[in-house]
Amino acid sequence: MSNYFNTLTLRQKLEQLGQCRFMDASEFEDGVNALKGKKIVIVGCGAQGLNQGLNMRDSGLDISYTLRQAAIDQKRQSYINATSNDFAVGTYEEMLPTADLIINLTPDKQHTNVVNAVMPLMKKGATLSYSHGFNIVEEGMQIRKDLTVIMVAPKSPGSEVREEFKRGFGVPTLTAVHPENDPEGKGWAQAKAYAVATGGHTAGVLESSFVAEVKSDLMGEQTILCGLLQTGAILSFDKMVAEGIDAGYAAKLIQYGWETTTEALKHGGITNMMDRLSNPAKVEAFRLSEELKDIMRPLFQKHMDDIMTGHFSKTMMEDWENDDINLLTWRAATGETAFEKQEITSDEIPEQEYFDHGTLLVAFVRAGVELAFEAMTESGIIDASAYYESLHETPLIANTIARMKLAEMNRVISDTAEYGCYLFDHACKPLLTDFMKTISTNVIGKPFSSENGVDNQELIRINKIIRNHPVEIVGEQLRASMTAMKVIKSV
Ligand SMILES: NC(=O)C1=CN([C@@H]2O[C@H](COP(=O)(O)OP(=O)(O)OC[C@H]3O[C@@H](n4cnc5c(N)ncnc54)[C@H](OP(=O)(O)O)[C@@H]3O)[C@@H](O)[C@H]2O)C=CC1
Ligand SMILES: CC[C@](O)(C(C)=O)C(=O)O
Ligand SMILES: [Mg+2]
Ligand SMILES: [Mg+2]
Repeated sequence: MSNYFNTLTLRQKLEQLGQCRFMDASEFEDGVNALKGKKIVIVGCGAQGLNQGLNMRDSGLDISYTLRQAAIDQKRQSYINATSNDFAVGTYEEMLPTADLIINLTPDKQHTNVVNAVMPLMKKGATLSYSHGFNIVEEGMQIRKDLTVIMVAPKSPGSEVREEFKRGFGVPTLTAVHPENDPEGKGWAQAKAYAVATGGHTAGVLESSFVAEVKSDLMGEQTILCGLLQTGAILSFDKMVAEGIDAGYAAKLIQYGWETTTEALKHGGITNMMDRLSNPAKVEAFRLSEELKDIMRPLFQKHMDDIMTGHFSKTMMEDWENDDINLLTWRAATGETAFEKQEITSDEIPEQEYFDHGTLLVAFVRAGVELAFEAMTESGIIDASAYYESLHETPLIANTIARMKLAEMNRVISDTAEYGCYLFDHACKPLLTDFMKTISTNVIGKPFSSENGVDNQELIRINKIIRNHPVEIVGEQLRASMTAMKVIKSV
């Protein structure tokens, strides 16, 4: 097998990267009908498997699970997840031969093994689905020609796929049909019905390609979504403690600070998030974020380049072959950070205080969202897709940090995302050493105070720059169609 993307001509690469159509609500009028009465079997019952399955069953579809024999025999967590929610569970031999749609929700590392085991048991003309296209695009997996291959990729952690659905909303979802595997022309109808069943159509669905999903998903998760939130959390916490802020307060300010500040981002973009600061603090956050953008731009561009060339996937697959030594070492090191180990104060922090004492957090978010969006769109990824992978998903990841800090984020995201997160974090921290020396509690831990007033002309100029960034332009259009977005209350 060889990297599918690298076998394409430049023209084909650009065509698939640029494939992205925002689907109109009227296109979902058929609801889940294309999958109604079909036997749907999910392989794996982890972060995505369980939560997608729960939503699809609530939407009236026939969902059951297949797990590897050892998971059933040992009653592992995946078995408990499925059976405690009253789903039927069986072996591959019991469940697969009669299935119409098989959804592969095992970790990316396992896809080649799993698909090789599953494929011979699939009936002629069945459909195989993924929620991330790594196996097809980066590993070049070849699928039997009578099978339809689709992708329905929620732009969100599995936990939030369920939480948003329960709130009557959904998460933006990217759909695709593999051009090499659509023998009966039914792929798009099934992908649409599947997106409705998970609730994705209420937030926005893109008709896209496997290639565009993989390259944008890897970029988002490594940089702004997980990598930068991890780096920013650790550096900000360490700085506050070194400057004498109570450690329990500092830990709480970070743990819930990402969630509270990015909740403002979710509803009104960078403009609204920055507007939550006082004018003097906004001017300072803007200055800091411009500096951060200059320092981190080469790193964001390197991640995008390495993802495009296949260098990233090659090195991660080498780690797979090496018993995940880097992933496991980095995971253990994250668990040992002072931020992770610090108990948080039980004192309440009012919602506005997260902004007033978190100028630096806001600067990190603005810099990271804009840099990720810029790197993606410069590489041929369409703005709507880049928006979901940068701005829209950041609050959904921040929700996971609010639950149990970085350990929870790294548990809930895929192993692929976790690997990329650590890779970014380890490269980014040293880059920010000098920058962090210039930071004081004036921008993290305490309210911003300035001896100088605000220059009105400067404020007008800054507001214009923030509001006219392309991520804000596309964001305003996309948010206009998210009619059911719900507010999350801060702690
Ligand atoms: N995590 C997320 O939120 C997101 C994930 N995705 C994608 O969704 C897919 C699933 O990821 P995620 O939900 O994180 O996965 P998890 O690690 O949470 O779950 C994996 C499931 O697969 C099972 N499994 C693991 N190895 C094997 C194997 N060799 N054979 C059969 N079953 C196996 C596990 O059960 P057991 O070990 O008990 O057998 C478990 O039930 C990936 O493609 C990922 O990129 C997409 C969007 C977001
Ligand atoms: C952000 C990480 C992700 O891509 C996701 C939750 O969307 C993943 O792979 O987990
Ligand atoms: Mg993702
Ligand atoms: Mg991912």
